[in-house]
Amino acid sequence: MSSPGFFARIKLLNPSHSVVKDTDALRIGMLGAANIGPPALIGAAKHLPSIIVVSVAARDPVKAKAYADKNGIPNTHASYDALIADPEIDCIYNPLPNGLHYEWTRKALEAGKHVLLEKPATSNEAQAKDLVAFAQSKNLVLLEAFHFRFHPASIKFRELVQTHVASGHPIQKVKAVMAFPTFFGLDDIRFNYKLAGGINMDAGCYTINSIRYFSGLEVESVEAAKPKIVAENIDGRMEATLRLKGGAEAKLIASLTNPWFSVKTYQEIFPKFTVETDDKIFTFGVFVLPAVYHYIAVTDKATGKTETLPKQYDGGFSTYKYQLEAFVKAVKSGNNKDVINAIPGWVSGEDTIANMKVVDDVYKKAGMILRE
Ligand SMILES: NC(=O)C1=CN([C@@H]2O[C@H](COP(=O)(O)OP(=O)(O)OC[C@H]3O[C@@H](n4cnc5c(N)ncnc54)[C@H](OP(=O)(O)O)[C@@H]3O)[C@@H](O)[C@H]2O)C=CC1
Ligand SMILES: O=C1OC[C@@H](O)[C@H](O)[C@H]1O
Repeated sequence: MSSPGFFARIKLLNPSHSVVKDTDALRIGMLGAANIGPPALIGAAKHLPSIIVVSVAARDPVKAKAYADKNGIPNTHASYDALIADPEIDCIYNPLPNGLHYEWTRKALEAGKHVLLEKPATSNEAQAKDLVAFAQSKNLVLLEAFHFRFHPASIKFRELVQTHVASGHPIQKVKAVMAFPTFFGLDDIRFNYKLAGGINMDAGCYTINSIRYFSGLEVESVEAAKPKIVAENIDGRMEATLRLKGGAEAKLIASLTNPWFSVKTYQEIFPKFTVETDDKIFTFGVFVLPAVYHYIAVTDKATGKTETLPKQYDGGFSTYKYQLEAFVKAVKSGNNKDVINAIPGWVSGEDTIANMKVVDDVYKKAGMILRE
């Protein structure tokens, strides 16, 4: 398949035209006129014949209508409740602020809808356990949107690391960095404690998930956690050290408050993931947004030589397109575990719970209160 260039890949995030839809395409509705909706759902669905974004609900119906018109969504609902209750809708996309993930996902599951749920799944581990068990009891698909995992570059990187580990080179160190300058004001949902904000929830949940996913190792304990407090109970930057099962050390840096005028800010500006064994260092540059740009490199520690792998853009599609494709496959399978377990990158319920546990443990170690 051809590999489109940078601008073509950006265009593919939300193409102007949609493919022709299947007659039995899934019908999905959106809770909230969210900023992330166009790339994460609306644009992704335009590539897929098997799913149609049929409606959006917002707290203000006028806002919902304007969002629907702008994004080519045929219907709106007057409230989140009305959207969830609509029998013509099969699944729900929940991109509400973190603190509303649990409540509205539970309501959607109660109504028998499958849910694609934005990260982090819930405010804390206890809520995640309840939600996952509830989805399982209803035989419904619940997918936490760790979109980066579904991209061919992520799949390749994980395979590369795991193959090397399996050949007798256990992981010694891991590091995940997702540290941006101050893109959002302190009035953003990301810094609102009542909405379960905090950087450990936002970029932090990605770093934790990537550590667990690429290493294939669960977290034994959180050894240290250093927050930069930017508002009451709100971390704007978090650095943490984790001990993984088997003894490897993992470090994470998550930030959305790096100063614009600082060299360090630009050293950290591209998300970066590294894995070190006795003999090699594996690097995955821009691991969170590999469709925009990425690089995968392997350095031999003895010789210092670095080999860079060919780019893995495939058709140039976004992480969100691959994620939505996986979600549709899971729903269409009737939540069949054999089908789901064979989907590369799939985020299982157990995975979601384990991730929220580490998020909680980082807050505890940092001496901060959990999100509610
Ligand atoms: N997968 C990814 O790449 C990304 C994921 N995210 C995740 O998606 C979620 C939403 O992020 P983003 O789109 O940036 O958020 P927005 O600021 O766009 O907010 C999303 C929606 O939340 C609704 N909302 C409901 N109650 C409140 C409230 N009390 N205060 C503010 N908003 C409220 C609004 O809905 P209404 O329209 O009804 O008013 C708004 O449209 C987060 O969980 C975030 O972590 C965010 C960015 C990237
Ligand atoms: O992908 C992302 O990057 C920036 C974050 O603030 C956002 O919530 C996250 O999902």
